[in-house]
Amino acid sequence: MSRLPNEKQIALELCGIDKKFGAVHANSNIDLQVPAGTIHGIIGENGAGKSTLMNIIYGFYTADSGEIKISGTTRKLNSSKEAISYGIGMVHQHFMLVDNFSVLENVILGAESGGLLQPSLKKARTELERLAKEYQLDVPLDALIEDLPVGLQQRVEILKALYRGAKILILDEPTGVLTPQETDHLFKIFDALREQGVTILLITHKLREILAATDNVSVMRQGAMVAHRKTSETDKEELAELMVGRKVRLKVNKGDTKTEQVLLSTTDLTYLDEMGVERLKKVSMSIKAGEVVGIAGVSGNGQSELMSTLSGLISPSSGHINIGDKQIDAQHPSSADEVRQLGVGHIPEDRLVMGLIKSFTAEESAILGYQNSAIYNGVVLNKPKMINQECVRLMEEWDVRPRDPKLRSSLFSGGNQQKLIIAREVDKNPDLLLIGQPTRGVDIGAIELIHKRIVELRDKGKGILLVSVELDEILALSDRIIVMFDGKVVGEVSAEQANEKVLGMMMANIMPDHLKSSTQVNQGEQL
Ligand SMILES: Nc1ncnc2c1ncn2[C@@H]1O[C@H](COP(=O)(O)OP(=O)(O)OP(=O)(O)O)[C@@H](O)[C@H]1O
Repeated sequence: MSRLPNEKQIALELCGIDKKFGAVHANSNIDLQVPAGTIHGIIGENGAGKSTLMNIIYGFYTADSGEIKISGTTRKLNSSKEAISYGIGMVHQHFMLVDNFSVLENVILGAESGGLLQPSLKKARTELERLAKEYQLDVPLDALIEDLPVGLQQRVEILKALYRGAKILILDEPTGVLTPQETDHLFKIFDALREQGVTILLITHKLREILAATDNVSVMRQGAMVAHRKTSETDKEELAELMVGRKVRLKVNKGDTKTEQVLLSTTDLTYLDEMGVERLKKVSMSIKAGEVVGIAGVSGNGQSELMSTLSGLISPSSGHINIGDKQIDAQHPSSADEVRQLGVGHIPEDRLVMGLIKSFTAEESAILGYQNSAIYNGVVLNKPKMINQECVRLMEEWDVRPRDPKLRSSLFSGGNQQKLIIAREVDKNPDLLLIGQPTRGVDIGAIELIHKRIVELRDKGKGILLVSVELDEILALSDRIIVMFDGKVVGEVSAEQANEKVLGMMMANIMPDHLKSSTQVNQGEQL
């Protein structure tokens, strides 16, 4: 990793930053120094206060007390506009782009006094071409945002910040939505930015990424800054322990649960979207009692549509699904509610859209999907006090913080929202659980808990379908792994046959030689 001559210069300094939201002390007397031209990781448990701190640096929240110095000068940041004027840029977890505008229009929107008029567009095009070349940020400038994959949309956000003169760039969980290839490219962009003296603040739960990409790392716990390390002088185990305050077990032990009882199967399941594009192509698969079936694949290869058809959110176009004695097909569709009543739980991939309702309180979100049943896990749903007590119990068992059933769902940190959804679904003790990206944005201590609970369900004889972009997670939990590519099942391997390399090849639709005879291949597909 190259060091710049100006490394000792401090780009950003925080002194005694403090912020409370009611009773929650989100940031408590935070001190931090970030040398210019370095990549600085910020890690911490869910709810530790990382996003709050970044939002204070970006002028989105105002600290109750404390001081922010940029390149040695104390600055008051009362708005994002002011932060931008001092060279701070931020790429949020959820992009802030106008879908039906071009890349060029998005970049200059709000930055040029000439608005979207020709002279502004021309000037911006020249500048963006220069930035794209300098930082490996190639994006088709005239393409509409809605036509670009997430990886390229993220590059537009970075270009937008650089175009506004950012010298300190904050990225909040930037790799959560990226494919492994897109993540590799993002890290190359980071290197190019650092070479040019840009300072990067990187928030991520993935310790692997902290170790690969950063120069220094700071650890937050319960609102406080508890440790700073040079990345080259620490490791995964130490960082995990600093974050959680105890040793974390990163391996899961599974019991022996061999069984032949099929809980769910699909035959030639096909789904055409509203534009007539075939998103699922004759998918045939099954899930047995007592097994975790992992679905691996680069996102966008039909995994989401498979989960949505199995959970009753969309209907198959042809083929069928069997759950117990019930057959679901185009002529006999089932609603999500009916599928739930067959004993199927669903943890959706997109928690903010499908998992909870942002304006609902935590206790309302904790019964979502089950609100039409008179009784849920022994709780009479028309008794508000019991619903409240039930939510408190779930929060205790799953360590959802803060333990406030009356807090609006949107005000919990991302990881705590996720724990609330998983708690609701797992606690219902479903026969079959469909899980999409269970640990996206979730801290390492909570990952340990979620993995343990998934394996407990499996050991009790339940069936689990796990869709995850994290190969580590697929490998740690699955008994069998199905690989999807272009809407099809292109192969299946047992846990013993699988490793990262094998899955990586299969995900690119290349079958490793030694598996050609032993692997089930969909519809005689030649790989
Ligand atoms: N606008 C708000 N109103 C009330 N409480 C809030 C608000 N924003 C954040 N909080 C609370 O402040 C605490 C810190 O939240 P923050 O989002 O900063 O954590 P985080 O470390 O970024 O977590 P995660 O890794 O889960 O994203 C949490 O308890 C959260 O519920």
